[in-house]
Amino acid sequence: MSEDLLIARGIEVTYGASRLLGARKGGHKVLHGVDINIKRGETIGIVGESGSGKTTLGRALLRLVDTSAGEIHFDGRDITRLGDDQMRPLRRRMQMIFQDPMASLNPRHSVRRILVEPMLLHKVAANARDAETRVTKLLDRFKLPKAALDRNPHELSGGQRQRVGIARAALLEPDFVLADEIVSGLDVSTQAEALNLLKDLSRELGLAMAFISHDLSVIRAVCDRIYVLRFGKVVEEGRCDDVYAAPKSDYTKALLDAIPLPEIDPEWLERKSAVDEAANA
Ligand SMILES: Nc1ncnc2c1ncn2[C@@H]1O[C@H](COP(=O)(O)OP(=O)(O)OP(=O)(O)O)[C@@H](O)[C@H]1O
Repeated sequence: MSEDLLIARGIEVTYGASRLLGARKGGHKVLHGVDINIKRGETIGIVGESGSGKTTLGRALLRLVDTSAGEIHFDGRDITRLGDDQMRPLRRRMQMIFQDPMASLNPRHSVRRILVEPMLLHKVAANARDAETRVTKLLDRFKLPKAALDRNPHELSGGQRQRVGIARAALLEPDFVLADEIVSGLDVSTQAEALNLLKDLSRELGLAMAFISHDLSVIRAVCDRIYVLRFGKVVEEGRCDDVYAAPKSDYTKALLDAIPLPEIDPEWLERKSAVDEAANA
């Protein structure tokens, strides 16, 4: 078994191309020959400015947008040209968590239904009772109160909603999870909670994950390796620690320079100066 779960070579995506006698014409090319590989159990980060093609790349890896060139292999199988029917059995294994759970969770369904139905659809659970037993067992794990099961998404906090989205993906026992800007709408402590949860899950379940974010501090907290995208091309790739310590491309350096410094509590600064002064006296 190869250690690579997902391999993409020379991926190109062109939006709005018209087809003339089978050939693609015109359109706006947003990915220009991207190579990427994700090992089993590995977490990678995809970073870059707005419009650099991060979401398009993520969706191309899951075969949610058409590619105009290149190849995608998942678990040793070429999936580049599989039709919907052939992709269906693989869909359970490749899950996506979205930035805005309000948009991805059906507002008219209870949390119970949101969690149970996909398990039945993908035949992960034998029946509704089995599915509900599994959901109930996992509630603590996802820091969701039992009462949340009877609520609709809009009756939950932003953090709880995001954890329902994560739980829905995790209950399907995927091999790969794509997380697209999933913590950008949350406050810092809720972000940390969601990221730690995903980190623990990836470790426990041997999940491979791809995190898309424009926030390089989020990526650093969770990823083993990082791909830096600019104008639809990979300008740098490497182990997170190496890239953050010594970025090779000027573009990565500029992105890293743009990370805001943590806010410093003035009281802490005062106490620190007093301690420093006493030490130097
Ligand atoms: N469905 C679409 N149809 C046409 N053009 C699109 C579509 N989706 C994205 N684009 C264009 O493709 C380019 C890349 O968009 P993409 O969303 O992949 O970038 P991104 O790096 O994820 O940006 P952001 O950080 O703002 O989400 C942009 O110019 C965008 O306008």
